Amino acid sequence: MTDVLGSDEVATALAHLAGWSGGTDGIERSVTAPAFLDGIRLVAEVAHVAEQADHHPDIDIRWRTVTFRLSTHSAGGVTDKDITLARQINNLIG
Ligand SMILES: C[C@H](O)[C@H](O)[C@H]1CNC2=NC(N)=NC(=O)C2=N1
Repeated sequence: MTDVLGSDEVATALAHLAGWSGGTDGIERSVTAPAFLDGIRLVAEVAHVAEQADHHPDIDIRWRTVTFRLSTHSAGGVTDKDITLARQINNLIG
């Protein structure tokens, strides 16, 4: 069982995660790709990383803008798993 992070811990993690916002309920980042299919490609790349981690973001696709939302459902909040996946998503966004 992974421990949920408190508000100070989430805030500290967000300070080191470019583009992400949120709080103890969840964190999110939106990215606008150059074109719709670029956004879809990013979603596919994130899907592979998520599957490997067995940790899956909620994903919202609106034309070129993709929003990733992360929380750990089983823990009822944000955990280190979310912070790690957010970092991996940032690496894919570049
Ligand atoms: C059994 C498996 O580890 C769980 O169902 C995983 C799958 N992906 C998950 N993803 C997220 N975001 N939260 C979870 O609690 C979660 N649980």
